[in-house]
Amino acid sequence: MIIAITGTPGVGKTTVSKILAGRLGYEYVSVKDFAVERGIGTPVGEELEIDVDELADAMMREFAGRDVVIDGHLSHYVPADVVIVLRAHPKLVAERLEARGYPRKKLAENVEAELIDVILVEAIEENENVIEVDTTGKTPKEVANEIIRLIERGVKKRVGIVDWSDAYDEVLPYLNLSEG
Ligand SMILES: Nc1ncnc2c1ncn2[C@@H]1O[C@H](COP(=O)(O)OP(=O)(O)OP(=O)(O)O)[C@@H](O)[C@H]1O
Repeated sequence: MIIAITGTPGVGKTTVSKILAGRLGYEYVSVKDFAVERGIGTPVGEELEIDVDELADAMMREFAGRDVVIDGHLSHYVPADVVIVLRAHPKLVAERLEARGYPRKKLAENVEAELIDVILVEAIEENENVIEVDTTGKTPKEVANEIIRLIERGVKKRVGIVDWSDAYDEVLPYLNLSEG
């Protein structure tokens, strides 16, 4: 089974994916490492611009029929058996990205993306089987356990479980509104 773990940077994909892979005995794959190793993607500044179709093809050639957890904010472009969209309160995302020293503009873009469900919408457009999991106030282990329970119960789709519209005022200082 291929499980894709996606979400805004800072929601905890890597932490949860590694725990999940360990618990299930699945291989762990990072989209970024995979793309770098296979020469998929073009460096643009400090970022790697990845062609998502090329990524999906290469990943399916390599992982079809295998048990793998694919970690990355582009993993929902891979035709996985299930896509898990991790969510976290936008303030948490802001604090984590700030602690990582993200530049102001990049921080604002990602906080806004979490606020308005960008990755969730993309994932739903790409895959029938999308499960949203709110990580807010939970430990990474609890999140991994929740994912395992949902998969074991045969849940295929669960979306619309968070609404960050009330968080808008709280994260306003992080947003780049003046540059719009
Ligand atoms: N419930 C939780 N689930 C996941 N991570 C959590 C949780 N609570 C706290 N954290 C912490 O949040 C941080 C998330 O970092 P992580 O690198 O896993 O995020 P990411 O989504 O993979 O980011 P990126 O896309 O930039 O790689 C870690 O320091 C982790 O310990």
